[in-house]
Amino acid sequence: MGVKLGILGLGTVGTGTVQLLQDAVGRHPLLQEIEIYRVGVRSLDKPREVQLPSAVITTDLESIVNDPEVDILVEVMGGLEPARSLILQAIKNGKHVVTANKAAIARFGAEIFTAANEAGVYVMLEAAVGGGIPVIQPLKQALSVNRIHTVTGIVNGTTNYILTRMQTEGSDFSDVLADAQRLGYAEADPTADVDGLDAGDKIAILASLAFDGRIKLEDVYCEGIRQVSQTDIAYAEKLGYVIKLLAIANNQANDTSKLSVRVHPTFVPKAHPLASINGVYNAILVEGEPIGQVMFFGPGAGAGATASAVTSDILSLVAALKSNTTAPNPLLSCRHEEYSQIAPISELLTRFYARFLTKDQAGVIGQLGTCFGNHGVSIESIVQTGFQGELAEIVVVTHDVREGEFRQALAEIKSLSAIDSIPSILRVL
Ligand SMILES: NC(=O)C1=CN([C@@H]2O[C@H](COP(=O)(O)OP(=O)(O)OC[C@H]3O[C@@H](n4cnc5c(N)ncnc54)[C@H](OP(=O)(O)O)[C@@H]3O)[C@@H](O)[C@H]2O)C=CC1
Ligand SMILES: N[C@@H](CC=O)C(=O)O
Ligand code: NA
Repeated sequence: MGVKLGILGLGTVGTGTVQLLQDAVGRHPLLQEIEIYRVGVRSLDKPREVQLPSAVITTDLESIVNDPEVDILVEVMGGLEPARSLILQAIKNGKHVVTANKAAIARFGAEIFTAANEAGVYVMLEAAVGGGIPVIQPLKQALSVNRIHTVTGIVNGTTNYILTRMQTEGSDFSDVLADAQRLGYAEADPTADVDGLDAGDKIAILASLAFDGRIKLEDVYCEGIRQVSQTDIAYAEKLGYVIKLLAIANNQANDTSKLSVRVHPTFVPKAHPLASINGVYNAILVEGEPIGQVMFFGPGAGAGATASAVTSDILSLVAALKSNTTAPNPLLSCRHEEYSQIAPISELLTRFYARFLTKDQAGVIGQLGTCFGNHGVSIESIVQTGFQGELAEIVVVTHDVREGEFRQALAEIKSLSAIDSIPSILRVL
């Protein structure tokens, strides 16, 4: 007897998944045992790129999660509600779940995984982080014997695509965003991509797996790429860096009982392995003991790549359903229940790049140095290379400093009469 799927959503990811399942020859033989039994959409009239019997497609999503014939629910509709309620209802009905929905998992993961453990079903989410890159399963299985201390990722395809084209072609932010939307990379509301929120959801999920504790999303610091300008891209290039939106989770340097979990555009040294990850590609660098460094690289968004991850999760569940055991597999289920302690961003120890526009007068660099010195901020380099109209442009790169102290120094600097503005402040890896 085949395994019956109920699929919620037939957009970019749903269509890619159906295409993959309908083209099973030459792939894993278990795929041929899967039946696309029901598919839920919003509109029946929309033209579709896949052919399915009309009786399979419905707008009644509740009827899918309540259908006793459905073995596995595949949630690829996105959004918070009704996705959350439908997932919970499917779990209550004893169905395993595959989801690509990082937004729902990052917010409702505790509720969803608790319900799944109680019901004895699995919730699989490989597609939720890094699109097609296998990273969830390695963290849950192959890497789980390591003590991980840092996860650093480029985990949003849309912003990496935008930054890459801004850097290589000097393109305009809004034109490139439109291309990312056309290519199916961006979220329904691309604000989630551009403002770092999608990457925030993803690093919360990665941190919970890597550090074995639940993460409250409100503790994740998120900054997006809106403020990244062509001027900063040019300075980064001159100084030997590229700008990447990084999602980072690590043990806090000065208090290892706490984690630092954050997303922000970052100056990445050109020699760093993440500096060469371009376009829609994602990469996740995991560092731990005893493995050292391991990096996962691949397409982070798009129909085919994400369908690969969704379908591999379906396959794992088909295999679990076919095994004759009812005992839960601890490598598939979620095992942590405690919340990790997250340090506020003010406690972060990092280097900074800051760009100042100042009056063109003698002694400004000295005044900046004095303010930084007053707050224990040590400067790695300070250069005045150009002008913006009448104003001199001064660029500072610091050594490692506690963010709170750096911000105090900036507050003092802002009060100097010679300072016009501080157009950019970016962290340096
Ligand atoms: N696109 C990507 O590259 C990736 C996406 N994801 C995640 O996958 C999920 C799906 O994304 P994507 O495929 O891009 O989204 P799309 O917007 O392309 O597709 C969403 C699908 O869900 C259906 N749908 C949405 N809301 C409802 C509703 N209330 N009732 C009925 N049907 C509904 C839509 O129906 P209709 O077609 O009728 O409008 C559509 O078929 C999201 O959680 C996203 O974050 C994860 C990794 C990569
Ligand atoms: N919008 C997301 C899609 C994949 O998760 C991205 O751009 O990475
Ligand atoms: Na993945």
